[in-house]
Amino acid sequence: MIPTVGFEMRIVTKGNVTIKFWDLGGQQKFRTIWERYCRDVSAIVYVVDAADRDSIPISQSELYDLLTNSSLGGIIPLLVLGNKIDKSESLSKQALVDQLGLETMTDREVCCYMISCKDSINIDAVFNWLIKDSKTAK
Ligand SMILES: Nc1nc2c(ncn2[C@@H]2O[C@H](COP(=O)(O)OP(=O)(O)OP(=O)(O)O)[C@@H](O)[C@H]2O)c(=O)[nH]1
Ligand SMILES: [Mg+2]
Repeated sequence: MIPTVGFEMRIVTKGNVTIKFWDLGGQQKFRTIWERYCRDVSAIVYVVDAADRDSIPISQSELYDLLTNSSLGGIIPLLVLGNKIDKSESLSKQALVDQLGLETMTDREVCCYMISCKDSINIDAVFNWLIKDSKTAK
């Protein structure tokens, strides 16, 4: 897999629901565009490498900086995905929730799942979360 350069748009259809994803590059040089692509979305999905323990503090501060933009205040739900749980060194869900300070985010709906893209663990739960409000989504 190669790093996402800037962003990529993908449309995924599951059942009778079609989801438009803006996949944003995570490298530092692309973080300034996150805010622009998160405005007016139905949900923000924030994927962290749960096996890279040293990167969690920076993931926490970048998430905090993103969500404190006034354009993203309050309403947009947040789904945090702790990826790479196939790796033995990955954090527990509670440790990830604690280190990202998710329980202190009370102004919006926040959910966290631990997943493995490699082993397809919990991917259905992610889709079910994304489509749960689709009857009322914009
Ligand atoms: N073990 C394991 N490796 C994974 C998993 N998901 C992705 N990877 C690997 O992690 C590396 C990074 O994957 P990318 O998809 O490029 O990561 P990204 O977060 O999109 O990176 P940016 O596009 O730079 O934001 C690749 O080598 C993937 O094969 C997983 O669930 N388990
Ligand atoms: Mg990418």
